[in-house]
Amino acid sequence: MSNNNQKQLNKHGFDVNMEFSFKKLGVFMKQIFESASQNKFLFFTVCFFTMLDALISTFLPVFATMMISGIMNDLAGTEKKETLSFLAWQVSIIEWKTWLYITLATLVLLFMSEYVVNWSVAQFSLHVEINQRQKMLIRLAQQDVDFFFDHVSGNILTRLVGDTQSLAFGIQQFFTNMIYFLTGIIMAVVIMILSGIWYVAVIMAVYMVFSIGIAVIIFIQNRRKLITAFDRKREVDQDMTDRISNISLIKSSGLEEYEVKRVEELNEIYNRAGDKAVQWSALLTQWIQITASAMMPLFVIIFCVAFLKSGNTELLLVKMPLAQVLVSFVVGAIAMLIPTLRSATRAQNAAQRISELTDPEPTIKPNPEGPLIEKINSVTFENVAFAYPKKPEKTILPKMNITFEKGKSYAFVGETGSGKSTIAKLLLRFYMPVDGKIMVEGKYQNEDALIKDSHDLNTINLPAYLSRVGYVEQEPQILFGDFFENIRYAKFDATDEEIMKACKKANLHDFIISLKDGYKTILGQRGFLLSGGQKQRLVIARVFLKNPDFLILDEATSALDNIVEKEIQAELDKLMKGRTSVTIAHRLSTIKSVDQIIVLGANGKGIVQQGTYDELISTPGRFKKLYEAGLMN
Ligand SMILES: Nc1ncnc2c1ncn2[C@@H]1O[C@H](COP(=O)(O)OP(=O)(O)OP(=O)(O)O)[C@@H](O)[C@H]1O
Repeated sequence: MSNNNQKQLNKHGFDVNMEFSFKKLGVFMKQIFESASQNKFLFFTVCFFTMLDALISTFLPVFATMMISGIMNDLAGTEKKETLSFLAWQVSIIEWKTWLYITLATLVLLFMSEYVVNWSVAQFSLHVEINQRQKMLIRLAQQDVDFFFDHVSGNILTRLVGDTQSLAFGIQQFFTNMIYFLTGIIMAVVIMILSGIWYVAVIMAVYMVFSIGIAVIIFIQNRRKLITAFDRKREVDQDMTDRISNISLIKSSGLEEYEVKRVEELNEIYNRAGDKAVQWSALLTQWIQITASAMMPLFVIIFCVAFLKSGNTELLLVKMPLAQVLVSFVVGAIAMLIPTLRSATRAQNAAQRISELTDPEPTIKPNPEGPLIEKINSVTFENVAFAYPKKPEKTILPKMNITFEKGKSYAFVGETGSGKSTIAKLLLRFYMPVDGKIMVEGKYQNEDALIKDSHDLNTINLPAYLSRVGYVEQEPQILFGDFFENIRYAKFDATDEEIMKACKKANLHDFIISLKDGYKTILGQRGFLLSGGQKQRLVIARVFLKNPDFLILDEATSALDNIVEKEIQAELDKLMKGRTSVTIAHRLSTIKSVDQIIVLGANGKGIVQQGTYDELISTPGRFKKLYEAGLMN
C-alpha cells in the first residue's frame, strides 16, 4: 500500500481512493457508533433480539435431536434409555412428545423474536438513512458558497440519495449478521463441547480457518473490482444527472445522438468494470458453496468410521444428528458472511463519500451570538483586500476603501474579471476579506439608537444582516412551488395581500391573475413556466416584500433583451428609491443615474476611477475608454 497521503480527486472533486484503508473502516465504524448513539433503543433491541434469535436457532436443533432420539428409542422398544451429555447434565431422553412441545414452543419464540428483529432492523436502518440525510443537508446548508463551486450538484445528490441508503443498509446488514454469526458460532461450539462432541468443533474450526482464509483472499480481489465498478457506476449516474439538468443545451444543439453515444461509452466502461467484479463474485460464491457442501459429508464419513470402529450406536443415533444440525447452522452462518462483507464494502465507501461532504468545516460562521442589526445605514470597506481561497496567490482586489452611504446609489463597472461580482459576494459575506474589514453602520438591537454603531461584518449576526439586504442576480433563483411560496421566501409571515401588493409594484400581478390558477400556479423546476423577464420580476417582488435597507443588484438585467431590460430597469429604479444600492453593471443604461460610479481595473488593480457619470464621461480615463470601446452599451 502506498504511503502517499495525498488525496486522489476525481473530476467532480471527490476522493476516489479505491484501496482498502483503515481510515475508511474507521469512518464506517464511527458512523455505526454515531447511528447507535442516536437510536439507542432501536440499537439495543436489534442487538438483543438478534442474539436471542441466534441462541434459539442453535438450541432448536438440539431439542429436535432430543425428540428424534426419543422416537427412535420408543421404536427400538429398549428399556435402556439413551442419554445425551448436554450442558454438563446427563439428560435422559424423556417422552418424545415433551420434546415436541418444547420444540414447538421454541419455534413460536423464534418467530416472535425474528419479527422483532425484522421490525427493529428496518426501523434502525430508516433512522440511520434519515439521520445521515439530515446531517448532510444541515452541513450543506452551513457550507461556504465556495464549496459548491467545487462539487457538482448532481454528485452531491447522488451522495444524498444513493450513499445514505447504501450506508444504512450496510450498517444494518453488517451489524445484524455479525451478531448472529458470532453468537451462533460461539453457541454451536459451546453446545458441541458440552454434548461431548468437542472433536466436531475442532475439525470444524480447522476446516473453517482453511476455507475462510482462501475466501478472504478471493474477497480482497473481489472487493477491489467491486469498488472500481461502484465508482464507474456513480460516474455514469453523476454524468446523467448533469446532462439532464442541462437538457435544453443538448436539445438546442441537436446533440442527442452524441449524448446517447457518450453515455453508451461510459456505460461500457462501467460494464467492463462490472464484468470483472462479477467474475470474482462468482468465484467467491462458488468457493463458499463448495466448502460448505463438503462439510456435511465429511462429518457423516467421520461418524460412520467412528461407529464402525467402536460399534457405539449413540454415535449414529444421537451425536451424528446433533453434529449435523449444528454444523449446518454454522455453514448457514458462514454463507451469510458473503452478503455481509459485500454490503459492508459498499457501506464503507458510502461512509467515506458522505464524510467528504459532512467533514469539511465551513469557514463562514453565521455568528448567532453577534450584534443583531435592525437597520443598515452605511457599509464601509476599510482597506479590504481579497483573493479567492482556492487561488490565494491571485489578488482580485487590492487594498480598497469605499463607503456606501445611506440612501445613495453606487455602480461598479470594469472589464470582465476585474472583480465586480466579487464585491457583491463580499457584501453578502459569501467570503471574508483576506485583509481589512467591512464595517456595517446602523441601528443594532439593545444598543442606544442615538449612538451610531458600527461593527465588523465578520462579527455580526449574519441572518439578521442578510434580512436587511436585498439581492437580485443575473440568474433568478426560483423554487419549485407556487407564486405565494416563492415570493413569501423573502418574508415568511407576509399575508397574501402583502404578496399581491409586492407583485403589483413589480408589475407582475396582472400576469399572475391572468393564469388559470393565479397565485397558486405551480412554477415548474427553476421557474420553467416563466420568461426571463417574469422570473426577474418575481425576484423583484420578493425584494419589494422584504423591504431591505441595502440593495445589491448583480448584473440583474444582463440576461434580458433591450426592451425587457428597460421595463425591468424601471422596476429596479423603483426598488432603489430611498435605499442604499450597489449595482454591478454591464450596461450604461443601468448606471447613468447612480450617485457614484466606481471603475475597477483589470488584473486585481482595484479602484482606478470614481465619480458621477457626467464627471467620468468628460474625463480621459478607463471609464471613457470602456465607453468608447462600446463595452458599456
Ligand atoms: N470561486 C472562485 N474561485 C476562484 N476564482 C474565482 C472565483 N470566482 C471568481 N473567480 C475569479 O475572480 C476574478 C473576478 O471575478 P468576478 O466574477 O468578480 O469578475 P467580474 O468583474 O464580475 O466579471 P464579469 O464581468 O465577467 O462578470 C475572475 O478572474 C474569476 O475567474
